[in-house]
Amino acid sequence: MFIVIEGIDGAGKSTQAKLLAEWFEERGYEVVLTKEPTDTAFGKLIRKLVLTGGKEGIIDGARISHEAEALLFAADRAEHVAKLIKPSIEAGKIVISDRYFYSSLAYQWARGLDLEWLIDLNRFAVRPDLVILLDLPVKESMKRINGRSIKTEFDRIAELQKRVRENYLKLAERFPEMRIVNALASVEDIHNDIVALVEHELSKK
Ligand SMILES: Nc1ncnc2c1ncn2[C@@H]1O[C@H](COP(=O)(O)OP(=O)(O)OP(=O)(O)O)[C@@H](O)[C@H]1O
Ligand SMILES: Cc1cn([C@H]2C[C@H](O)[C@@H](COP(=O)(O)O)O2)c(=O)[nH]c1=O
Repeated sequence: MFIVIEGIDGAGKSTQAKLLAEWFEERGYEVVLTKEPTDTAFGKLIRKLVLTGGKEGIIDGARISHEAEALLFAADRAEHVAKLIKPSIEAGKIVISDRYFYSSLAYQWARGLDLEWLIDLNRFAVRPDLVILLDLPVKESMKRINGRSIKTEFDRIAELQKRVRENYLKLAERFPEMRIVNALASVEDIHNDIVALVEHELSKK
């Protein structure tokens, strides 16, 4: 089974991915807990060229294009799918990924790229059985990640996150594997909501 956790920055994805992995392990399943961007060479390149704080997106003094960003995320994902996700699913393991191609659709669309182009670019990516969308108002996510961003970037980031949140909610109408979970609740209540969705999915297997 392949499960993805999605949501805006600070929505609680890594917290819930870890709890879900433990839930499966306690029940005897072999679990692969992974994330995007990955820790491979492509992931490191993304962190260096796209996600680096004050010098965000700079190569030789010029910001890289949003198309180049989308292609880097897709290249990282292609390696992720081929080397880890597909082999693990085929070996009967539970794969839990903190972010996947839905992040590219929500974020790179929010940066002005064409949604259909992004969907085509990511068509190689095997579809998960279940995508948990942790939905959280931006005000709350900003509180949770406040310490991480420098003050001058704060408003710009909040504006982007608002567009990303709206995009995720639109994507949930288009992709039937996406399920919305209220991420304003306590860590424990969110975990219980996710487990209910997972148990429903397991009952179909
Ligand atoms: N339900 C919750 N209520 C309050 N705080 C939470 C909740 N879930 C997570 N947090 C806290 O919010 C912060 C962000 O959580 P976490 O790292 O899990 O989010 P994330 O979605 O993985 O973030 P990012 O996308 O930026 O990596 C952490 O300090 C975490 O302890
Ligand atoms: C996979 C993916 C990620 N992003 C963005 C979303 C976040 O702002 C960062 C990753 O940060 P995290 O703390 O490691 O979650 O990257 C993106 O824009 N497009 C993508 O495909």
